[in-house]
Amino acid sequence: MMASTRSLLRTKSLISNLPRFSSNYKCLDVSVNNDNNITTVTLKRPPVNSLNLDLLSEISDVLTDLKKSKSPGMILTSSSDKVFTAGLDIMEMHKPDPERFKQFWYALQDVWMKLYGSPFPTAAAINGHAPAGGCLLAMCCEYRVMVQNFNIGLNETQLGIVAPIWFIKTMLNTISIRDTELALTTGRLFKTDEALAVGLIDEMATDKADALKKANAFFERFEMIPPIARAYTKDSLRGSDIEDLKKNREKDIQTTLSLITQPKVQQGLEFYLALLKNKKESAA
Ligand SMILES: CCCCCCCCCC/C=C/CC(=O)SCCNC(=O)CCNC(=O)[C@H](O)C(C)(C)COP(=O)(O)OP(=O)(O)OC[C@H]1O[C@@H](n2cnc3c(N)ncnc32)[C@H](O)[C@@H]1OP(=O)(O)O
Repeated sequence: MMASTRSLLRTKSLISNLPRFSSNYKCLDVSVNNDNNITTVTLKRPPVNSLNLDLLSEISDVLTDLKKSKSPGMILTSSSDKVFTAGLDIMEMHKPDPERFKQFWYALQDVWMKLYGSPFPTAAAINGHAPAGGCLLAMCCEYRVMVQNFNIGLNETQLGIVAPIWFIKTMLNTISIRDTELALTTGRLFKTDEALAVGLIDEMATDKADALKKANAFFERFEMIPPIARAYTKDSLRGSDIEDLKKNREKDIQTTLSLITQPKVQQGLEFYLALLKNKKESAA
């Protein structure tokens, strides 16, 4: 195809498919890059972007909008200069109200299914720590660029909890079975350079601007690839994991609720919360 025809087609698709975003997001900034029409979704829930029901619901909504508008791609990043996201909001799991917990877990499942299975390409510009649920969101994306000197990993066992099977499958889609087993059983958090060595991230960056530049460059790889061929291929690789959760969705919610409310698990969470608070006190 001639370059001029390509650019005409691109311009036409930009005009007809311009995504329309709600300006009502409280915990997200959503912006579209005029040069390539890639949407950057910035998590903005201080202090640590912990994923509570509100934030998860907004992420779910923005993913629906992007799919509807046939977006050419999305970058996920954070407004914080040291935390991408601290993972699930522990307060949603500590002494939970059962009905609220079910909604919370349902929203998390929604986000996972939409992000892991998105027809459009996705990249994470990881500009801070990404433990547990933060690592999950990053792994759902197809490409990860991470700023140096931060941590990423599924550290659930350190909290006395267990990463659900669909978290595990997401890691297995990213790094080897052997590395997944070692990482999960020990609750390992990888430093940026260690994450690169094991393939948990694809590129390192010096700072957020560099991470965004590298993440934007990832989408150039798809300029000559028909989106439908891309989307079918991604679905062939990831679709069965999503179908498994769809089939077991209710059971997954019930099992998680009954495990999380066990006294031993609650004690573990309390202990972990106290550690987080003490860290602050001993630093002061
Ligand atoms: C045996 C069977 C069990 C089965 C159980 C069922 C299965 C359930 C699966 C559940 C899966 C869960 C996945 C998760 O995501 S769990 C969350 C894991 N997250 C973490 O471990 C991260 C904890 N946070 C940190 O390590 C650090 O905060 C940070 C991200 C490195 C940032 O450090 P920084 O120094 O900048 O900030 P502070 O530590 O001072 O934190 C600022 C305040 O934010 C509060 N905080 C931190 N993380 C969370 C969180 N995840 N949820 C809620 N609140 C959080 C922290 O306490 C500070 O609060 P304060 O200002 O009030 O003191």
